Amino acid sequence: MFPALTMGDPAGIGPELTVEAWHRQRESGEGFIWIGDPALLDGYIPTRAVANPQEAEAIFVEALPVLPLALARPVTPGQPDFVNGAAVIESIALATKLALAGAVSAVVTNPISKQVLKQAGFGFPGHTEFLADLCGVTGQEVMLLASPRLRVVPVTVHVSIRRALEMLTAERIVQVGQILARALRSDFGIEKPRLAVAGLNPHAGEGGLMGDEEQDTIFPAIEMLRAEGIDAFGPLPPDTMFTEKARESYDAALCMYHDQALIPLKTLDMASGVNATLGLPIVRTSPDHGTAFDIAGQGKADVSSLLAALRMAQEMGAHRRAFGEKQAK
Ligand SMILES: NC(=O)c1ccc[n+]([C@@H]2O[C@H](COP(=O)([O-])OP(=O)(O)OC[C@H]3O[C@@H](n4cnc5c(N)ncnc54)[C@H](O)[C@@H]3O)[C@@H](O)[C@H]2O)c1
Ligand SMILES: N[C@H](C(=O)O)[C@H](O)COP(=O)(O)O
Repeated sequence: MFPALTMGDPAGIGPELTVEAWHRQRESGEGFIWIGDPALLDGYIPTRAVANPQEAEAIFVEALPVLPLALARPVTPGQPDFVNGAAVIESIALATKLALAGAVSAVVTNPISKQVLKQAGFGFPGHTEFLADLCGVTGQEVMLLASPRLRVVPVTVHVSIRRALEMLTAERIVQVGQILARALRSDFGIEKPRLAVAGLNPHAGEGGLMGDEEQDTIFPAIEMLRAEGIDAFGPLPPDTMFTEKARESYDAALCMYHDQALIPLKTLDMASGVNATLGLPIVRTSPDHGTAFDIAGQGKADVSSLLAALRMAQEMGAHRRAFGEKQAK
């Protein structure tokens, strides 16, 4: 069974990444079905509309299987148009519906623009929150960024730093830590996951000299996680917990805010990093980058992260099935 690849913002690099991914994956046999407007790919690769995902595997070598949608307006690469937002959203919704129905193995999403979708009336910060809503698990969604050398999870996500500090509670840290530990066991085959928990302040607060969040919020959360048998430790000084040596001591880093997690991940492994949404009843991955409007249509986009996302979706699915079978015994 193939994953469904969504269209993403049609003015971004998603279409050209899709073209390159089809060429690459034809050889490996790890195909996908694309949900988008075939006109975007006309002249680049052969496409074939299918009535349902089951038809995709038989034709993937000859043509990209497509569940067709129609864009409202023609597209100029690099020039996003919120009028096309409805089709972008529909592509995600249909992929999720098919994954929930077991008709596709996973949802892999091409990048969207949060700003453009906001203009189109989209009521969510991005895919992560939208997918949780579609799956009926709002509040359970956790954003993981994973690469061969590092896995990171921000406890607070698409909010301002000021708002992040207000949202940082021991309860939320515990909830995210529980979801992360569970996913590392079920979707990544890590039987006893080790979670390194970042401090918030410089030097992890230096014993309260530079802030008390570590003592009042983060350390109590670590204690609660450990009391449940989850191997969490910290709070660690954020500036030294991502060194090569430090990374050997843990399976994932639990960070306090978006960029505390994403800067080290994208600095280390932008080309092979993958964004995966934990806490969903379906597997969802995405490249770790955005729409790259500044290079769209110029043949400069690197397809590596999308290929890594397609690969990770299949790997996560295989681990989840094996974990479920083991649990059932
Ligand atoms: N998962 C997602 O859908 C996702 C992730 C991040 C950002 N975004 C959205 O993308 C839009 C642009 O965000 P941004 O500019 O902060 O980040 P970006 O990742 O789109 O671009 C940052 C820089 O990296 C380059 N870049 C990105 N991907 C590349 C690739 N595959 N190959 C070569 N170069 C690449 C871009 O050219 C740009 O210079 C925003 O609207 C944001 O909301 C979406
Ligand atoms: N925060 C991620 C990043 O910067 O790469 C990305 O924006 C996640 O967005 P989605 O929730 O749309 O996957």
